[in-house]
Amino acid sequence: MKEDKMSKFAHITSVHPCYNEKLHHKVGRVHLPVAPKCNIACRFCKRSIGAESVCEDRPGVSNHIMKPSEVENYLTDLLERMPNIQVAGIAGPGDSLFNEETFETLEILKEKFPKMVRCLSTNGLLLPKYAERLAELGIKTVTVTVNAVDPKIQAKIVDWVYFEGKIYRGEEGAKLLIKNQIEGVKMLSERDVAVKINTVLIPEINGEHVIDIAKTFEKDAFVQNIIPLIPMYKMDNLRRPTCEEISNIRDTAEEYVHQFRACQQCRADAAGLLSEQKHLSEKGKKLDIYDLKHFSH
Ligand SMILES: C[S@@+](CC[C@H](N)C(=O)[O-])C[C@H]1O[C@@H](n2cnc3c(N)ncnc32)[C@H](O)[C@@H]1O
Ligand code: SF4
Ligand code: SF4
Repeated sequence: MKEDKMSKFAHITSVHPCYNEKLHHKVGRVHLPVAPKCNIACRFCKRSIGAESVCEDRPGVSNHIMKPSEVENYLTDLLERMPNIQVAGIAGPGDSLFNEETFETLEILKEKFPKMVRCLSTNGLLLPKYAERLAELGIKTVTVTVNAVDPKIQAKIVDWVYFEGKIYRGEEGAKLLIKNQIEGVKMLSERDVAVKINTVLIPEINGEHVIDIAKTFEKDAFVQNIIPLIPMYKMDNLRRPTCEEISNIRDTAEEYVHQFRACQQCRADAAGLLSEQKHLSEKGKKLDIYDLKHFSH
């Protein structure tokens, strides 16, 4: 099964550095930080925007929120300086699908930069609503973060879920999130979109459960990316997994889903080769920061 998927998605592994570690020194990617709001509250996630974020190298961090109208000039300028960039993705800093700006940006990319591989990452809550639209927009790769498939465990990771005008807390919210993640990933897979499952390994909470996640997505995910918890925010008292723990869990999960082992846990405004560490703020680029009151938490 894994080998079948490898040949099915050869067009992705030949160009995307996050699906092929061998491309880290050759093909660059850029994250466009156009999506500030989030519709769920992960206990480990703290978004940081602006000057205070300059030295932080982790997901959820961006020097600016970019407007879709700024994307064309930004990318044109960036590609002149970094012609190796072939992948443009939206990784928040909030949830891509919860921000209309994501879709505006994908339209701009499709029209103005048609050769660029377009991708995004999401918690998956809105995937059943948008999977079809993403496929129509020519999205070939989507990352879905799934940290548990058991509502009891998920409820320890996510405080609340905002869906169709209502807030759901605890196991009720967790159940809804998991249901939509599973359904959404299946819909993407049926549309030949290569799905990467991101799983944050939190040893005390989902350490023994990560294999169940791999089993759940054996059929519909192309690859799984198990990443270590960066202890912070409401999980700053928990420990980061050891390299040995991560490696052992990846080896076991590999039985079910191919494992990506070289994630750099990039910022929402990262740009360049994965073997470099660069982001917007290093380019002296000035973009407008707009209304950060949109942030949910
Ligand atoms: C900031 S999110 C943005 C995209 C989308 N909202 C999502 O969750 O996939 C990007 C990735 O960073 C991960 N992340 C955020 N905070 C983290 C932390 N403290 N430790 C490890 N991973 C973290 C998320 O789980 C997700 O896989
Ligand atoms: S879904 Fe993504 S952006 Fe939202 S709280 Fe969780 S990690 Fe942060
Ligand atoms: S965060 Fe990981 S998967 Fe995303 S661009 Fe960086 S290396 Fe690739």
